[in-house]
Amino acid sequence: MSTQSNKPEKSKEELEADQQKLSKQLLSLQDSIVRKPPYCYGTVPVDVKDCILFYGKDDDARRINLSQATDEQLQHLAKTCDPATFGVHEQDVYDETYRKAGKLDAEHFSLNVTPDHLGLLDIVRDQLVLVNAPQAYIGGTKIRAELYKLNVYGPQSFFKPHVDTPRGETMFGSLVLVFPTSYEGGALVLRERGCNPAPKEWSVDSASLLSQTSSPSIAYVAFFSDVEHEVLPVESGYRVTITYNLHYVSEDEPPAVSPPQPRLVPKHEAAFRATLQGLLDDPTFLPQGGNLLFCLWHQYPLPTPTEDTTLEESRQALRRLADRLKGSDALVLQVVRALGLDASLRIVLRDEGWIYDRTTFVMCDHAVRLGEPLEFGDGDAGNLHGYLLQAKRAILINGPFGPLDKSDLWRYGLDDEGSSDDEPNSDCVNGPMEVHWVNYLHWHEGVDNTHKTTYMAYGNQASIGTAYWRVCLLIRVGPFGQRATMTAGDEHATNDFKVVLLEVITVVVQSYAVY
Ligand SMILES: O=C(O)CCC(=O)C(=O)O
Ligand SMILES: [Fe+2]
Repeated sequence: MSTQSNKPEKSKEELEADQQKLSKQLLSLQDSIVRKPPYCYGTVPVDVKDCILFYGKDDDARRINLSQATDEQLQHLAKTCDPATFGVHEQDVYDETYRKAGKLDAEHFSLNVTPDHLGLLDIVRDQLVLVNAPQAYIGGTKIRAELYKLNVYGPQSFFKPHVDTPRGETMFGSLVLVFPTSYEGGALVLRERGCNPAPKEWSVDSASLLSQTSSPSIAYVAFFSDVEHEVLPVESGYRVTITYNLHYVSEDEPPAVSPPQPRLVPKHEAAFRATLQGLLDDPTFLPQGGNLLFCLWHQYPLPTPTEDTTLEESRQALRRLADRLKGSDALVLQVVRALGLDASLRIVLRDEGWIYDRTTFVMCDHAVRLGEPLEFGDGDAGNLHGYLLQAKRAILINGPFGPLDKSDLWRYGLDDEGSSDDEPNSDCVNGPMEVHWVNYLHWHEGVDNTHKTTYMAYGNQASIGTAYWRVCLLIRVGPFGQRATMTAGDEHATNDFKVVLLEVITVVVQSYAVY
């Protein structure tokens, strides 16, 4: 397959000028994305009876009204709790230097009210899920809150930075209710992970919020659960919280509450849409077309494949995620598809290249199991990217800081010698693919998908078959004048194994069918 063009070769200076211009254009696209804080908070007035909690681990349950609790009653509640553990690398551990608090599992307590009754699901939907989402989402997103745990933080108790372990593919957030007991300190601090330059930080001081209310109230904080957070030390008194996992309700699940009414939400897509449209109308922007690789802002739970998971099941899981993107990520997908561009989700993996002393990026259309111990095999497959390219149908791509060095291709078993006369077979052509990275700097070192970082992040529970992944959006842009790439009626079907890449040698490599 020939990709040679008859145009005169550009000089080195011209190529550099083109590259600089493209970098500026991609930066303008990235800067046009409006991002709202990944959390919402406030207080809701409640009836005194809404603060009644029943708890106990045997038949003698106790009753406590958390809006009028005495120190003695709170001490009893604290004593009934178990020491709170947290998850590291697929194991629950107890470590008081990381998390000092008491917890009760859901079967050991009962509260009179639920987040639905308090009107919190509507608030979370409006103020967290929809606030940054594209117009098309409005009226469409149903959510539910799953009771998780009760936490009691006595004096000097805290929970250091962690992300909440994803409990299933549909989980997108966490909701914390804070009861009106008397305490000081214990602010919940949320922090963007790995963002460049300085990560943003937000703090919710529920003790202060509750002290400003004139009638009994409960404070709430809801946040996207891939956002790092910590509970600062409680200085005095007892801070009592109940946590919930927030899930999207899938279409086939019966709604727990009546469907929410469509609401008016400000439109944030205008700036991004106008910038992207401007670039597509600009003949100097990717004149021959190309592939944009958009690093998504949030991280997403995907089922960890087991030995029994088929390749198709893993692909479907990543495809389904397109309907559950959060905030500005949803907006980007919505806008690029509305402009006729083919866009689909991909997992990019970085291999530190301890064999060849270089970093390699490969792209998959599904999540792969990277748990340890990892048997990569021998020979060419004796390293992570070799394993992914050969066994997982990954595609070799250039890294974020420049094109692939073509003289390097032999290292990956991909050079322009050999089988290039053969018709590419859609099953076994695996790159290299040239991509233009957008937003990579937000994925600072150590937070992209290496086998260490994906599984070793601190969670609030040991991982249970679902892990957070950094996910990319692969967007195909056609040449100037014919920008649209989306196949009519099939917005999910990007088959980039068949994409003929400009100025990139397409070769056939041997692919071993091991899933
Ligand atoms: O109690 C809180 O405010 C937060 C608790 C928390 O982050 C957790 O249980 O994962
Ligand atoms: Fe947490």
